[in-house]
Amino acid sequence: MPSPGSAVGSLTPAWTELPVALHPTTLHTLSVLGFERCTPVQTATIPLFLEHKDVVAEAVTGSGKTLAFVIPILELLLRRGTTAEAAEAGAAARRLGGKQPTRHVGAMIITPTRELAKQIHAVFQPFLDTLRLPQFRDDPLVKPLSCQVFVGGEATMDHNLASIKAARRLDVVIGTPGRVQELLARTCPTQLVSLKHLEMLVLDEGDQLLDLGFDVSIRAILHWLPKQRRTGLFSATMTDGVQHLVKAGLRNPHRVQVTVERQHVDSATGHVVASSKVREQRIPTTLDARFLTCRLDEKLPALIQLLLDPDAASRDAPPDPLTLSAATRKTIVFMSTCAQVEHWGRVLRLLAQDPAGLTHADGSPRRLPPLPAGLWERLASFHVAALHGQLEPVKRTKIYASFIAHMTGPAVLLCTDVAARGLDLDDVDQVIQVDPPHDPAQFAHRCGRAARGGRTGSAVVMLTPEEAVYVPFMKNRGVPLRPFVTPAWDAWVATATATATATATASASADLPDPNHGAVVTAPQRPTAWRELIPADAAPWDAAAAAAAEEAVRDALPTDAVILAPDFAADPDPLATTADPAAAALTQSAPILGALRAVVSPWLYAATRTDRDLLDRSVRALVSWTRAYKEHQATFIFRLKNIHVGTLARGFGLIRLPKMPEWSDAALPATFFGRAQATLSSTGTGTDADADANADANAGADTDAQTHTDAVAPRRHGAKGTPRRCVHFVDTLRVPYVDPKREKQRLYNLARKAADAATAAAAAAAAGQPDAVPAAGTKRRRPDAAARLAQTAWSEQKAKKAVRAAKRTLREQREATRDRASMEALKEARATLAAHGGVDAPGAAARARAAAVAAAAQTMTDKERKRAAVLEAKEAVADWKELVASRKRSSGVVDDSQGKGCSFDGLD
Ligand SMILES: Nc1ncnc2c1ncn2[C@@H]1O[C@H](COP(=O)(O)OP(=O)(O)OP(=O)(O)O)[C@@H](O)[C@H]1O
Repeated sequence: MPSPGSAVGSLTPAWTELPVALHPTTLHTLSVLGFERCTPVQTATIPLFLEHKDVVAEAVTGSGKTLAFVIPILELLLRRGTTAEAAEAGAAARRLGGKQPTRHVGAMIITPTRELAKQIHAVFQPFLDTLRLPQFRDDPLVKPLSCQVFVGGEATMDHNLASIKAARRLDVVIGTPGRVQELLARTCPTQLVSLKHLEMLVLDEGDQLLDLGFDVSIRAILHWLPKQRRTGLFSATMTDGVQHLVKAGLRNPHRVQVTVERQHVDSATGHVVASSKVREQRIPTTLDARFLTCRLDEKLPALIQLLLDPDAASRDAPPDPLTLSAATRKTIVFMSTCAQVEHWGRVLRLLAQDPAGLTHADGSPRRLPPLPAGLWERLASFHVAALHGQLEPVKRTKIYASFIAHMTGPAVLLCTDVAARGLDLDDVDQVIQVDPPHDPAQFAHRCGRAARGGRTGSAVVMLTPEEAVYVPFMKNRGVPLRPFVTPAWDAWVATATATATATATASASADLPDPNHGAVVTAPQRPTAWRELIPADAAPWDAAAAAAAEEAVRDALPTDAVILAPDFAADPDPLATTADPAAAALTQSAPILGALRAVVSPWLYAATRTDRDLLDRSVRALVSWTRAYKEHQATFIFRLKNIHVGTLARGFGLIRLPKMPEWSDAALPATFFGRAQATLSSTGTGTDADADANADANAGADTDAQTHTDAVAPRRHGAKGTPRRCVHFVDTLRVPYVDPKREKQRLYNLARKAADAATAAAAAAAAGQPDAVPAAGTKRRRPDAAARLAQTAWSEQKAKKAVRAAKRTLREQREATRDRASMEALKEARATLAAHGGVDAPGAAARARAAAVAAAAQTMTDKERKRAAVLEAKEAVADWKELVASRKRSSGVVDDSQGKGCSFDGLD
């Protein structure tokens, strides 16, 4: 195995050449692992720790920082003799007394994620196993050390306590800040765990520990630790904030910063011609880091291309992608948000399915525009795993393990930054960043999942032309990026798509969607089946037929449900129109993804429109992407106002932007529908005004928001006699689920709503108020607050929260209304009493008052008011009883009816 030392071009010492001697068990394990020499960061830090110094170490990803603290910890624990052993003897004595012995922790490692904690535990394991080998048994320093992981989510605290009690010792604690803090709070006061003899504390990925807001937990942990200890802070990037941690936990720390030396080799002679020290380089030199300029809707095609052809950057001739070997490659793909990871994961899995086997919920074939022949078979060989922080911990562990264990073919892990730090998977060759990270410091960490331990690897980040300034920006931060130039796949895509189309046409005679337009849209449950108005032989964009259809559905479709089928071919090329000269220069190296985009975009659109689940997820993904985009720290590069909304929506398979404040002023560019407009004008069915308006719309494609709104919202602006520009409708409310169970439930809900509306209408008609309830079918759907909130929320968790909040508000509103009604009744009752002169009032009035007050008290939901109303009601009942009794006494007449009902339920 190549040494990470060689990766950075330094001649590093062998383990035995270190200024401090390592224990034979450590040397034995290192030789078994095949690690012959130290890496630079190990060379620098191991002696410092063993000389009782605190260390802040900053070294590029994959440079062996883990062993740089694991080895000193083991050495210190083996050397710590007398004090801890004496403590153990004391503990054993207490055990004899029936009390649990105290475990003396010797070292503690805090990491930001569970996966990283478990990985560090795995690094310890071979060293701990060696301590149990018979050949070292006679060594007086050797003892069976124990190391345990404590992370939130998977095991409960009780499980953790049980596992501590089950083990005889606890020498090393590895964990995430929250769980370790809780653990210490539970075990230190009871003396189950003692930190008195702690030798070393390590904060791995120290800068992130601070960034993620763990600093409170870390300070709480520091509170339990002895001052006399060694502390190490490790990361590939140190931020200013870490200075606070340094102050809090480290004493006169030594700063270790590993420099990267670059060697320039003459390609002709193969000799090193120059050598320059690049102190700030944050990525290993064995990493081929590149940027790929593409539009937002080219990211999916670009991802497909990168997955199928990971070596594209180093090839000159256009390949046949299906003959390329992605064999057992592993790729990690980073995205901004959890919703995006979920969405792209589903899309990739759908792309990898046999199109002939896709069906709707009722079992009928689900036709999608044909993709290049052989593509799905190729993608089907990929294992797709989607990992993000909102998954259940157990599921998250399972998914991660499945990615690690997959050895039988290529695998791709779609993830958020949850997998950006520290994870060491030696067979990851490629990292793709679909979105650049919010925090530029995270960039190097993401890239660093490839090219680890001296191996080679590649990293590609996708940037829009407007974001191209990111390249010099990252260069200044020690991450040089080269352009990604790839041979075009156009010829291959054209041929392979033609083959696929021919096959699909031969196997399915009817209804094959136009690959440019997704599909002709149907609204099967409309009272007027507008689709029937379009002659079967009409071209998809037949203006006259479409105009008739529009007329028919004009009032039937709710505004929210109207969207237009896009013209995928006519979108302007933002690469050609970019105003930024720096970006324009960079576009010259942009890959030509046009052909693949031209088939993938319509496919994605059709797939989204035929699966409600995918539609919901893509809306959520777009919303979350937008919100995340605003949060970029480099705001001067990532500006929402620079986003080309047409390509954004298309990138998510949508042709309409979700309602959200960020896009309230935006509308899809008119040219998104360019071909439809051109058809309308050229067929002569529109008026001259139509043609002019269309020409205007096209001319002002990217600037005139009002024109855009006209184009996308025809119902609002397309009253009779005015130009109409839309030809096809999609009723998003009608998009079905593919899952039969969910579809059945959806249809049932629709039917129930329709039945309720019909019953209400019939009841209103019978009561002689036919206008009170709108007739079924014409009732405009009031947007349901909960559903709306759920749709616009940018993560599933937030969606659930929004729904809960909306329901709570609704309940509170209902209660408030009821309380108001009760108060009204109460007031009326008081007025009645006042009008009739209090207890002297006639019996009927007293009874009415008591009844009203009691009723009000019973329905009241506000506790305070209810208590007051109940008191008042009891008083009223007492008055009434008193009145009845006095009447009986004075008249001598026993009138039973007067006394009846002198009590009301619910007043006790
Ligand atoms: N001395 C060594 N010789 C050879 N390989 C090594 C050596 N030390 C570590 N490695 C290997 O290098 C790889 C990267 O190590 P490690 O995970 O510790 O990197 P890191 O610097 O912590 O990276 P990151 O910053 O991403 O957390 C591992 O696969 C490890 O086994």
